[in-house]
Amino acid sequence: MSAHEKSVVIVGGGPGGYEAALPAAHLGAKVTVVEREGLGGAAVLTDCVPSKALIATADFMDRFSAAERIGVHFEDAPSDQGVTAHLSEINTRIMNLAAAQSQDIRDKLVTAGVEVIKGAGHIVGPGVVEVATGVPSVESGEEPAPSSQERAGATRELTADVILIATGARPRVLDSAIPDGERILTWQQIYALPDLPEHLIVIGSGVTGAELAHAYLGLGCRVTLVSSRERVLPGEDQDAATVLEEVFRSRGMEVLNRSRAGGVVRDGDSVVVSLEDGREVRGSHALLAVGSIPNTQDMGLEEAGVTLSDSGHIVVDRVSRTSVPGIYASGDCTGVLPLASVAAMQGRIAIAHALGDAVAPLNLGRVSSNIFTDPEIATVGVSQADVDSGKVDARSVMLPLTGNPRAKMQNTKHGFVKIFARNGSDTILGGVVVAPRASELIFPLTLAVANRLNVDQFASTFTVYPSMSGSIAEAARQLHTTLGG
Ligand SMILES: Cc1cc2nc3c(=O)[nH]c(=O)nc-3n(C[C@H](O)[C@H](O)[C@H](O)COP(=O)(O)OP(=O)(O)OC[C@H]3O[C@@H](n4cnc5c(N)ncnc54)[C@H](O)[C@@H]3O)c2cc1C
Ligand SMILES: NC(=O)c1ccc[n+]([C@@H]2O[C@H](COP(=O)([O-])OP(=O)(O)OC[C@H]3O[C@@H](n4cnc5c(N)ncnc54)[C@H](O)[C@@H]3O)[C@@H](O)[C@H]2O)c1
Repeated sequence: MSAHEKSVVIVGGGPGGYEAALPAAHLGAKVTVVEREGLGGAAVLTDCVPSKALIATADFMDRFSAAERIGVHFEDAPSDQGVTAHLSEINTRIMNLAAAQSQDIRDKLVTAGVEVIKGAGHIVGPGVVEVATGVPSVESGEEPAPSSQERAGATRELTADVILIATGARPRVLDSAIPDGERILTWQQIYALPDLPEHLIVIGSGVTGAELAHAYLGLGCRVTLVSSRERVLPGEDQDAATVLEEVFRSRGMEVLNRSRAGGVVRDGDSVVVSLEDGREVRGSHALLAVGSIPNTQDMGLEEAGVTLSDSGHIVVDRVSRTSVPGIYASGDCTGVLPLASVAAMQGRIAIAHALGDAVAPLNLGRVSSNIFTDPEIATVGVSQADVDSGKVDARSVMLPLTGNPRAKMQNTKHGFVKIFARNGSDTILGGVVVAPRASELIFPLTLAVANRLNVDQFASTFTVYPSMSGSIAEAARQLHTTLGG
């Protein structure tokens, strides 16, 4: 059967789903996307896009206070420059931006000939998806409400040669800290806040917690970060995490290390976070950032024979196949690496494999990612932990940015570049950039990793003077092996 004769049903319209629908339609398949909330998924509507827009606003505000450090003053302005965040205005802008992006995605899919059905998908068996079209939605405005025929209980059965599950994940909450949407919040509820919290307690110092703690601090909020581990960002490069924690503290954030939250309760207009060691932290709001749960329950997956891991994630191989032929899965519901870029790549790989197009299995060694704090932390390829544990035979050079002329001009005080090169071949295997706009600076290293460039090829490439990328080339130069060295 050629791709033209195949039908594809995708359950979930986030990056793991919609990014797969486009190549599937391009290859000529009949494609249907089933989405219960809104196209773009949590990535666009509540997680990635809104948080990055909030951080962009906070970074913008931060530039006003940074201005006086390079001799720029606002005449007659108070010492804090009088810059104030109007949170409801900021939130409205962010939600409009997310809704517009969701609409753009919908338009793109419809133009490509993809059918979009609003509803919740349930796997009846290989090749059959039942859609409950009368599902209530928490998201509004992006798609037409179900028609009178699509009232609660209405269903539609779809048959498909290929099913792709891309149902994402949702915030994990603690039994002892139930979000109320007012003062005890998940990261998906913060955009309904009318005013800036007086004192926000962020629980969890993974990427989500660190980014949102940074955002609210930048907006002018008092922030306490409750970190259960030795240091913030436990899963990241420890040199980078140390820099960020120092910056957080120097800007007035209270970071509580080795502090595990046991629960959160409301007390009038306050919240009280009790730590497992008996201490209490009182604030005006608490934000739970303690990880995610995959959306894989009660949708017929196990009954259809799809293997789930103990954590509830769908087990997939490197071409996104599940344990059932014809059923593929992509994105956060697989737990492979919860990034929008990886979700999209897994979805595209699934389609290429299912429809007989050329396919290269997923290679996590080439994934670049970024933590949108100030400084940003961008990484690609192997990590320091891989090298330290002996998993990878490599050496590294770490170069602080304090010596970089562009950094001095821009008053950049914190950050470094680090490159890992394989011993013997000198191939660049990975890197870390801690700098403003590290998300942009990581690209040359990503290109080097993807194309197996060695340190000499990298170092002999021209960089602009003065530029931050000059430090990346300099780090590569320092990794040059001298004759006999
Ligand atoms: C706060 C935060 C910030 C982030 N920032 C970034 C970032 O900057 N860069 C980055 O790369 N990643 C970021 N991520 C990670 C990124 O958001 C996820 O990796 C990405 O959303 C995964 O895409 P997905 O398609 O798997 O799932 P989602 O985006 O969660 O989409 C899944 C969709 O499936 C729908 N669905 C679920 N069940 C059903 C069903 N039964 N029937 C129909 N539809 C269903 C849901 O409604 C949802 O719309 C961030 C995550 C968080 C929490
Ligand atoms: N910029 C980005 O690309 C971006 C942004 C956000 C999330 N993400 C993706 O999502 C993934 C998950 O990140 P995350 O931060 O949402 O989850 P996470 O699971 O990585 O971090 C949650 C943290 O909360 C801590 N924790 C759990 N229970 C706690 C408690 N009771 N008290 C205090 N701390 C507690 C955990 O130890 C952990 O460090 C990331 O690894 C990344 O792949 C990416």
